[in-house]
Amino acid sequence: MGTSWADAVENSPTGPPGNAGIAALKSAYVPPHLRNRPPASSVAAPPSGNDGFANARPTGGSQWPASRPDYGRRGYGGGGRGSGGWGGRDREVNPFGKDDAAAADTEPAFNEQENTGINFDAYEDIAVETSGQNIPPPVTTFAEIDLGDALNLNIKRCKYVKPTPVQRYTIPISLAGRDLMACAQTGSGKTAAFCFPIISGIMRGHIANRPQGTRTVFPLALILSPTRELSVQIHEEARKFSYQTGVRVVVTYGGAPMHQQLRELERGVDILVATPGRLVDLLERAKVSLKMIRYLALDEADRMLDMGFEPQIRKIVEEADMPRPGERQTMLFSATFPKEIQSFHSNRSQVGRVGSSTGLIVQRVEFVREADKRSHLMDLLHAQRDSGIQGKQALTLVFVETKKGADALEHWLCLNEFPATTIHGDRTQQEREFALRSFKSGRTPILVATDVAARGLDIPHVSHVINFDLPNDIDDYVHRIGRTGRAGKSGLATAFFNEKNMSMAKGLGELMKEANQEVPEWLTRFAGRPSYGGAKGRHGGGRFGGRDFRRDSSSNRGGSGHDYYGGGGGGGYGNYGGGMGPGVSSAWD
Ligand SMILES: Nc1ncnc2c1ncn2[C@@H]1O[C@H](COP(=O)(O)OP(=O)(O)OP(=O)(O)O)[C@@H](O)[C@H]1O
Repeated sequence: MGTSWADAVENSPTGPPGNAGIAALKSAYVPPHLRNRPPASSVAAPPSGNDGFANARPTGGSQWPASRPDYGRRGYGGGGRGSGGWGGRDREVNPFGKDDAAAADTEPAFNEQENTGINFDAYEDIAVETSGQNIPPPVTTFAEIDLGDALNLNIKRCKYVKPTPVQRYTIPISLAGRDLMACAQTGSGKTAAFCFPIISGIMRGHIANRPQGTRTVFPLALILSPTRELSVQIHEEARKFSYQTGVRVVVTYGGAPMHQQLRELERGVDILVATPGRLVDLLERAKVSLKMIRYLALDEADRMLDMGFEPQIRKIVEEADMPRPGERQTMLFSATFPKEIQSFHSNRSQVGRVGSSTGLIVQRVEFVREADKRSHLMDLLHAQRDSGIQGKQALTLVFVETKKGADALEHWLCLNEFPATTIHGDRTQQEREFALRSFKSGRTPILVATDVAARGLDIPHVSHVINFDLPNDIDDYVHRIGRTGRAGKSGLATAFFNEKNMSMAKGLGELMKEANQEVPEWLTRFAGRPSYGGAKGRHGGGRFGGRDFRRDSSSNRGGSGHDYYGGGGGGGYGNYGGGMGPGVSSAWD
């Protein structure tokens, strides 16, 4: 296992409080090129459990009066191979930990709780459009939605006061059994929006008995996400939402030992959260069957439908034994849906417009030459430190283009006494998880990352996202800056722009304008140059939100989309809704 600043801090008994801690740890710092060598001495045990974060998770049984209306009914009590639910031998770990005890004492009503950022109500202003026929109306409170007692209790435990817009619109649609494609801003609560209906549906559903006596497992719902860390996070969230509902959630992803994940699966699984590669592996080994899938959710759906994931998604959706569209519910969620996907689905549906990057993020773009980037970064970090933000453990996420670049920058930052760690594809999964944990805890308040950390990660207290290297795709920019300004909290995003990024000028300017940000005059000038007007990404440009391509008659309807899902069936899609009746084939499939 490699060691980095983060690892050293993680294993340090005292952590890095102040300069003394930093000085003490300096000798433990190992430059990136020396990592991944066999450790000279024993190091702390790796994180245990499927998600690698189990060490931090408190254990112990529930202190809640159990409210498990479904426990014991068919399909939940078995716990044996091939079945789901919590078995008699398993004790469900309380994912709320200590908070649960405190919450249990008070049992606050929805309106007395708080999990609202300072600008949570800003979401109320977002214009929401839905399309499709006979769409169930949105709700304004969780109490209006019949999610079931056990799930409602968990929503309270999560301290969610009221549903966010994406939840208000999509949950009733999903509960009505309809497929949907939902586009909503980063940090606006999409995870709960697809988890709640799935959990509730499984709790109440009349689901046929799953095959017994086989080592293959038969999950009822599948949630796919593009990165390991995001799958781990969705798993953690889903475990909270499904606590004491009888619904069992398991995660499986690459880079972690297969046998541990298999053991978890064999204990029973209702909802399987997975990255596509590992799932394909499990399907090929016949460890998992998708025959019983009733719900399929794709988080970061535009990324999942991207060329990079095409072979795996095709295998999972088309070539495995998953029920056909109409026999299962399909949900696509993301903050961005580029032109191609919109166009492909446009023949039978309309996607309404949704604000794209959130107004909660202050966006700044600065012209910085390549050679000046490090000193400019140093200025920003010093300013933060001086203004006391670092002292309060505010976190800074720095995006770079390459893995080598990430290591080099981390090395340089550490040499300059800025505790930093990295997350990128060349690090082992264990190192990635250590790094993320160290960052989240504030022990290493600077994380240098490639795009592997761009999507979905919900890290509280990230106050500043710095695009040290801008991406080439405006959608990627939207996701990257969305690591701050989440759940109603404000954030800051700074981008270093230079002549290498000219193709981004127009898209960036438009995006900033749309979000009422101050666009520097020089950026507008660059954007005006015909040769730099592109801002094209790998999808050929166009964000869901910035422009509704389905309403653009010139768009290439039904053109170059991903038609390997079976010909683009019909049904209404909405941004926060849309949808189609059960039995109608999904446009996505
Ligand atoms: N109804 C709610 N009330 C308060 N907080 C909420 C509510 N729903 C979700 N949250 C919180 O908002 C944060 C962001 O949610 P989530 O990670 O699901 O966002 P997202 O829309 O999936 O973002 P991204 O596009 O970056 O993936 C989480 O910390 C979550 O716990």
